Amino acid sequence: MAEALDTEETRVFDADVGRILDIVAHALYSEREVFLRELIANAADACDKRRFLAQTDEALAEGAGDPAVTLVPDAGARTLTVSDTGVGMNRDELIANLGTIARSGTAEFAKKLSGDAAKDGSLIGQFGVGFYSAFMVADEVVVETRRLGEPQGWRWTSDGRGGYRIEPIARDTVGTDVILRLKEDAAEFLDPWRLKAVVKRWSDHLALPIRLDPRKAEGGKEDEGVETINAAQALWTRPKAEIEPETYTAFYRDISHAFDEPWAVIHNRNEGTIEYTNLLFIPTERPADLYEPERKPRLRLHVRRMFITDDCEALLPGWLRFLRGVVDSADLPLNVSREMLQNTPLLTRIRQGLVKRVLGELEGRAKSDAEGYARFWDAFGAVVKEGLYEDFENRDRLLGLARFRSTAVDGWTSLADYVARMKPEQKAIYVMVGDSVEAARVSPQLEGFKARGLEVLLLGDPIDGFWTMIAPDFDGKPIRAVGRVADDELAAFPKVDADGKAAPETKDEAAEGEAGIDGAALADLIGRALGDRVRAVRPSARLVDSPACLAAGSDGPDPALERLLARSGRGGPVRAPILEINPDHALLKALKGLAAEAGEDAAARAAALAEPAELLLDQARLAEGEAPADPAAFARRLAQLMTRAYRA
Ligand SMILES: Nc1ncnc2c1ncn2[C@@H]1O[C@H](COP(=O)(O)OP(=O)(O)OP(=O)(O)O)[C@@H](O)[C@H]1O
Repeated sequence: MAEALDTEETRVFDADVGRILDIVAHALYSEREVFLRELIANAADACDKRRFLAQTDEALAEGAGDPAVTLVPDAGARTLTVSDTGVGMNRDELIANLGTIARSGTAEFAKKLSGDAAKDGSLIGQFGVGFYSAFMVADEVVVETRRLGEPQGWRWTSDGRGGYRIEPIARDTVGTDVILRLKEDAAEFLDPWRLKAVVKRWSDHLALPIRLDPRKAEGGKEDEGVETINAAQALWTRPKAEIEPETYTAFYRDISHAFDEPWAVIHNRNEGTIEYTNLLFIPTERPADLYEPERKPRLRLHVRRMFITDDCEALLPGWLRFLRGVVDSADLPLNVSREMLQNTPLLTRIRQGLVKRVLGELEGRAKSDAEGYARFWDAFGAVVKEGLYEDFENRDRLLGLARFRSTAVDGWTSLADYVARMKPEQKAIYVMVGDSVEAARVSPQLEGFKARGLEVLLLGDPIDGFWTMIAPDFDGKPIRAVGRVADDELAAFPKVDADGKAAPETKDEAAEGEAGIDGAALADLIGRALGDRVRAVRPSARLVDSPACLAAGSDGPDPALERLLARSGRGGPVRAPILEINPDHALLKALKGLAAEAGEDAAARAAALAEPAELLLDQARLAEGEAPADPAAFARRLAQLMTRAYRA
């Protein structure tokens, strides 16, 4: 075996590699300059790996001081070489890395291809098939490499059609040369200007120097110097004015493994008591880990440009965890410990500074770019609202930034706009918390508000039950859940018709005490019939078209929150609900008659209401999107009722 290792050998690609090569070489033709981005990214990774190994093992420190990538176009040989001083590969690594697809399945990659070359180009990086993009421009790719700490060099050669050859070579230096024998129609990549433009576009954000050796290029001269063609400086340390938007985008995508454009870039150098630089990105699209239970922020912390960690919870509050980017401070020690990362006052101050910056940016954008802000709120509003619950210090600013659905307007509305639309005599901001905005919108609890022309904000995110429980004020007005609005507060507003004019009272005075039973007495009888399945039964001004609804008590969480807590296994058992009835509803009037027929005795009257009271409670639950307490019993009662109705 040992002998075979030193000799030339021809091997076939994994089946997956063959397919990828085919796709990459043909489908992505118009964006083929991305091959250079991919090869440079691999070279940069290899340099990082080498630096890391050299730090941890002194024996490997040889030559690690000069990490760089050099592009060598050779017009005579029609080759472009991408050469790096990285960690290199040995024979096994060549076979494993360049002969198989290690990471994700080809089938998935092929499925995601859209036919849009620009989009598909970004997929190449996403699926870890970067190296193979070299075959978009090359008939043959040769990789010459020597692994750090090993004496033997290796050459890997392939035309990208089925297999590759691998052989030992003598090589003085550690690192890798990827030599591309360019296709007929890819001569543009021999032109130094073209190479510079591609590097500027895709790789300018890399701190690693990317050099160009023009001596063998068309018209190149022997005495020409090798020049560095990227900024070769950590992006956040460069002046804002010099950075192109697409360089920011490339950096954002690189560090966050995302493929969208950042919606906002917040880049500042902060001087004063603590010195730090922040380069923060607000994504356009939700990152995949947004709703992970750890709610961990993912900012990268650097100390004087050295990467320290991307797992530092103290750097951002959980409700800003969708931010991506870098914070670099000169005031932390390089060997900063884990404990220190948890609770140094320095980090607390940086966090406060970052939060202020982000809030300021959001406030500015909410004013200047309402459409973009609405999209931002669609994506991240549910997370930002967590701050209403847990960030007391910034609650007022967050209430100003929050947007809501409403019974009065389409799209998002702010609290300030709500307040401007409030009725003169209205004292509170009314909100309805449901399991979703749509569930809230159709809740019977809103009927009395709609009938009085009172606007209600519709909340449907899980977090809404929590922060509304604190009932914060906005602009001096309490935010009040409709379930907690007292009957007389609501009844004080006159009913209005569709045009907002006072509507004639429709209350049927004669029916009020029908059969000698008024609303309160009926509520009492229904309460007796339901026993401990309800906390209370009471008549309500909240209802117009529906016979009954569930209501929140003046204490404890909203019913929607109670249900959420119960579903997630937190919180106590769900308390028995409060049932509110609409004594003016024809059904309730009929029940008064039914009770009266049972005689004068309250117990007999309650017994007569036993079945309809159960149905009333269950249909109130259903209207809130909840299941009846005993679905089988509900179905049975409903079937009996229907039988009677249809037989008659
Ligand atoms: N210049 C290089 N030096 C050392 N190793 C390399 C070099 N180029 C490629 N490799 C190795 O080959 C592997 C495969 O490279 P490829 O570009 O196909 O995917 P990737 O780099 O793993 O994924 P991605 O492109 O998403 O970063 C790399 O992970 C790396 O281990």
